[in-house]
Amino acid sequence: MKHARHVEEIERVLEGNPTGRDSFVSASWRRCVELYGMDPMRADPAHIVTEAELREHRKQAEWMIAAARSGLQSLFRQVAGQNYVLLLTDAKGVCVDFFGDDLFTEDLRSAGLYLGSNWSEDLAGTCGVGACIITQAPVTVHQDDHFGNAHTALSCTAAPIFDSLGQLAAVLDISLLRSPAPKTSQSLAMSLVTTAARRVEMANLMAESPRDWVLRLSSSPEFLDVDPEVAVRLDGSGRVLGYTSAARRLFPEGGAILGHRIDEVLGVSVDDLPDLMRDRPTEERVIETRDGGALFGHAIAPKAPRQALPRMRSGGALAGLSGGDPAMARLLDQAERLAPGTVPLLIAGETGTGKTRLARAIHMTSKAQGFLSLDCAGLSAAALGAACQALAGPSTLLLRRIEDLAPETATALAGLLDRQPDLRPLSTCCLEPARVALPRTLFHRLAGAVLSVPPLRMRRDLGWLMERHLRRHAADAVRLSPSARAELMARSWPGNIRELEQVLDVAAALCDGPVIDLHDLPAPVAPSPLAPGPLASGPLAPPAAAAGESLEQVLAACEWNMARAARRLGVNRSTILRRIRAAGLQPPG
Ligand SMILES: Nc1ncnc2c1ncn2[C@@H]1O[C@H](COP(=O)(O)OP(=O)(O)OP(=O)(O)O)[C@@H](O)[C@H]1O
Repeated sequence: MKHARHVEEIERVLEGNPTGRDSFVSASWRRCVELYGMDPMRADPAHIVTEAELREHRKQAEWMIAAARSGLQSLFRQVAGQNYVLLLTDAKGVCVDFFGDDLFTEDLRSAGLYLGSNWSEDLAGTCGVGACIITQAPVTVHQDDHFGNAHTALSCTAAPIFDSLGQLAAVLDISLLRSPAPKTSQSLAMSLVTTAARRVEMANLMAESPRDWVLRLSSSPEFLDVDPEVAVRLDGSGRVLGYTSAARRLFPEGGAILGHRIDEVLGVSVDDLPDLMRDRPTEERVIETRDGGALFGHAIAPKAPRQALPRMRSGGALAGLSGGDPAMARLLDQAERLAPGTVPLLIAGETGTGKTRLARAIHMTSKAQGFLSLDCAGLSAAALGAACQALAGPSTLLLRRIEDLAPETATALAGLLDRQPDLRPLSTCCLEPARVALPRTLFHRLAGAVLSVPPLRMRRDLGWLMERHLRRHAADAVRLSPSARAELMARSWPGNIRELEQVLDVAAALCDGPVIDLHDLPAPVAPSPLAPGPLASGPLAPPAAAAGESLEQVLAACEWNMARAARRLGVNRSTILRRIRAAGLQPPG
């Protein structure tokens, strides 16, 4: 009787008469008859794939099963004892993971609620998983919403799980063998399954993103850090590399999300992310949305990549100069091999990169006993000769800033090196070696090999350098807050390690407690582009500075990005906003 009424209702739907069913159910019934040629009277057994096929489906979905497992376990614990069964299917509808009560194994198996069952709509008819795959949205297919007679006792609530590129990856289904008649009895199941699917997407995105910024968002400050609603993975320029499906609501409907900059849809850019880290007060982490609303943000900074590095053959002075930066590791390996010989070395690099420190470490690793360090600026031929007379036996002569050597001192130096063959010159320069204006005869007496020290902005061990400096130089175990650390990691450091040390020393002196916070950091200071000296030209020069530019020019150069403009002018964001208002400036277009 019940079956006959079900078949009649299907017929009415096929004739185009509404029967009060959800529209996705009616649409699915029509497909079952018109597209798949199914008969609702037939009670076809569940479709179970072969063991070999199941192995293949599980292999394909391995990463999703791993990401979903703990979410499924905790969901199953929540519904334990209420006869629910949980299925995780792949995007084709094949059940690849399963949680059910062992007491009902046989019942569940015969109802198709088991590993390997295929719940795609074209095989199983209207069902939770199948409808979820077609609509790509959470659905409840309750009792006689099901098309086939075999399933009309079941109630299935299913939610889609998307991968971080927005593709359907899996379906999470929670089903009951027997349920109360009203469909609304499944509202709790719907809420549980959508929450679990969101958490699986979140776990998957986080696992994929150790090298990128992740911005997590929530409409409630209380849940921001523990159970956010949305997450996006961003590259260094703020472009979206991945997202959880709830992020779609931030972007224009139907438009692409991947590759778009986050500041197109939210009042936040990649430069603001340090301000949104967990150590900042939640109520300050407010972000404006496109529609004038607000969300709370939690930014998670990228972790430094791990790389296989050349191994230093010995420890000592050289090994202590790097915390795992690959370019430094290669440089130190070369330095270690060259140190014991007598080849003169020219050490090139921007100011403050550690050329002098490297030269001293090379000397300490060499066989030379005597050591003399001279600044070339203002060095006379007479002073050079007098200083070197004091050296006896194999000695290192460190000539700092060789580009500043006066021509007559250069001539005297060439003669001196000929007369004192035990002297091994180590020279430093802030210019590209090819731009150093020295007589050719002297150049080749100084530059037997060139060692190039990388600028700090190119080094990957910046975090290590910061921590080591604080450990060694700051009192009372001072440490950086995560946002202060992220802010320093994002700076360009034109003054290199020297500038870094000074910033940390100032911050350590200014901070009140044991933690250096964002507001304790001195703003970056850059020399005027007009400042004299080798830095203003030459390929080793750091990026140009902002000195002398008007607020409007700086804003234009920073594409009206407040955080970047603030950093460039050495003030905070609120100062920039205040100045913009005071000057009546408006962003273009
Ligand atoms: N590898 C390093 N680890 C830690 N600190 C370093 C390292 N290299 C340099 N420093 C520190 O950075 C500061 C600048 O280093 P150094 O004087 O060697 O730079 P430089 O390149 O010779 O600078 P300049 O060319 O301006 O004379 C010093 O205080 C030094 O102790």
